[in-house]
Amino acid sequence: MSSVVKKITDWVDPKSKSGEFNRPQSVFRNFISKQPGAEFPPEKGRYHLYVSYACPWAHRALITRQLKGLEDFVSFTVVHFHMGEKGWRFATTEEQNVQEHVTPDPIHGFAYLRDVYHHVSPNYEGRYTVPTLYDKKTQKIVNNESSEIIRMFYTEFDDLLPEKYKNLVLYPEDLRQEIEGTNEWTYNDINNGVYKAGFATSQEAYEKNVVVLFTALDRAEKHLASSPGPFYFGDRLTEADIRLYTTIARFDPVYVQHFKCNIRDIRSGYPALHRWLRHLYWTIPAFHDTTKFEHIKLHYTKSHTQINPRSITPVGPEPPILPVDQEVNAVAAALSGKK
Ligand SMILES: N[C@@H](CCC(=O)N[C@@H](CS)C(=O)NCC(=O)O)C(=O)O
Repeated sequence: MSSVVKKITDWVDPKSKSGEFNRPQSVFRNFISKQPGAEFPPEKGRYHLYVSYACPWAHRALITRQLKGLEDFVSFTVVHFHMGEKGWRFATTEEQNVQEHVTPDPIHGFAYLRDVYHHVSPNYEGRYTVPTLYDKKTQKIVNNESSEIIRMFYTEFDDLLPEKYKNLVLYPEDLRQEIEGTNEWTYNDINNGVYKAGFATSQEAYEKNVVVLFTALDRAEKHLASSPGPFYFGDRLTEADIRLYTTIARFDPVYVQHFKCNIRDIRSGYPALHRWLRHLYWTIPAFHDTTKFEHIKLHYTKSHTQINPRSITPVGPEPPILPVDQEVNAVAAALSGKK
């Protein structure tokens, strides 16, 4: 790992020639497992998630936790929306009444998420990211990679869950190949694609990445427009929905203006994605309850001083997500013309 001291908030090294954002690999990669003798077995009340409501990767974990009914197995704490020079911090006792779960660190009473990482691993040199899955019993970090945390949640607690939750299969055998294929480009070009466009520090890097992003959005739109819905793969809610949703929900409120992802927006440029997004948000509590637009808008605009030095948060778009049966005026006019 590099020993060069870099500021946490310098997303791209100011000296970088290419201006390209490269996301580092997560470091803690253990698994909760129901296999006999596993180091981290499924157990009620044993695990804790540190998350941010702003973060799309942490959001995957919160959605999955609720979909699978893991509330009694995995508690969680939400960090303050603002990330400064020392990384994510916990809310103070004065701030904690603002929103449920936005509290001081209930386990150690630490001020920063980085303190949890150093408590577990004093020589840790990686990034202090959310989601962080923590084991209260052994005081270890189990995993800080969202794509793996959600997979553990899909299956490893199943023997302890009521039928309703056990029967929810988010990564079904017969769709695995299709889901993996979709994950590949959705991750590179959309989930991480918005960051690659937004954090770019050269015109070339920005333009290259924003075009790749919109080509992938066109592809997702085409897929959804020609599929029966309401989910990404028809009538089954799967990992593909969870992984795409957390980026699309943030798109109009933040990525369009803050990350300059403005070739089109979702509400006026992508009718099928827009329909799919709103169905998840308005009809499935695990999506609705975990989507906090205030955290989303405030975090990006007030923390990324490299791209928004005055930290001014734009007011729109209002509302951050439209009701299911309402369209922006231009779309409504176009649709009525078609009838
Ligand atoms: N690959 C990781 C990425 C997690 C991540 O980068 N989270 C961001 C918030 S959106 C974070 O905590 N960044 C803090 C930092 O890099 O210092 C995952 O999917 O869990």
